[in-house]
Amino acid sequence: MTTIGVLALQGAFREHIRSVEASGAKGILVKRIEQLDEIDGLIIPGGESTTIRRLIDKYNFLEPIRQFGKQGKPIFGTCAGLILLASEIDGSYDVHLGLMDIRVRRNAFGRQRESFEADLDIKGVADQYNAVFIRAPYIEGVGKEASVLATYKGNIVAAQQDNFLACSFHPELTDDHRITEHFVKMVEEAKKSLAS
Ligand SMILES: NC(=O)CC[C@H](N)C(=O)O
Repeated sequence: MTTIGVLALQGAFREHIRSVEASGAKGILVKRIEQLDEIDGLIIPGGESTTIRRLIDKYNFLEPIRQFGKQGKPIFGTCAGLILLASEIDGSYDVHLGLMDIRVRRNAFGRQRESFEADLDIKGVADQYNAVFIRAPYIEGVGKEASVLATYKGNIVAAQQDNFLACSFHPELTDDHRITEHFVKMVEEAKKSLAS
C-alpha cells in the first residue's frame, strides 16, 4: 500500500491524515527522520513556517527532506508547507528547503483577509474546488520548470514542478479531497517508476 507521511512538528498535521486516508492511501505522522524511509510521499502542512523551520532544524530534518525530494519522491506543501518549499521568500533567497522554483509572498492577502474561502478551478485536478485560505501566502511567479495549477484574482495559489506540489490553501480542512487524491496519484506513479 502507498504510504504518505505528514510532517508532524507543528501545524494542521492530523487533519491531513484524514484526507490521505479518504484518498485511498495510508497516512502516518512523521516525527523522526528515520520515518522518511517508511513513506512514499510527504506532506508538509500549514502552520507557521518559521516555527516549523525551527523544529526542522531541532530534529535535523532539513537535509533528509531535501534528499527525499531530490530522489524523486513526491512532496506536497500546503500553506506554510508551500513557503518551506520555495526558492525565494518575500524577495529574499534566504529560504528553507528551496526545492521548488517558486517565488512566494507570505501573508499576501493582508490583514483584512486573514481567512476566507474561494471557489477555484485547479487545472487537471478539480473544478469548483472550495479552498480555505488562512493567513495565506501566494506565489508571485514560477520558474520555467514549474506549472501554475490555480490562480485567485490573478495571484497564483497552486503549482506543480515534477514531484513537488504546493498550494496556498488548506485542503485538509474540507471534505473535498480532490487535490489530496491528485497527490496520492503522483505518489503512486513515482513509486512505480522508482521501483522499475
Ligand atoms: N495557514 C498557514 O499555514 C499560514 C502560513 C503563515 N502565514 C506562515 O507564514 O508561515
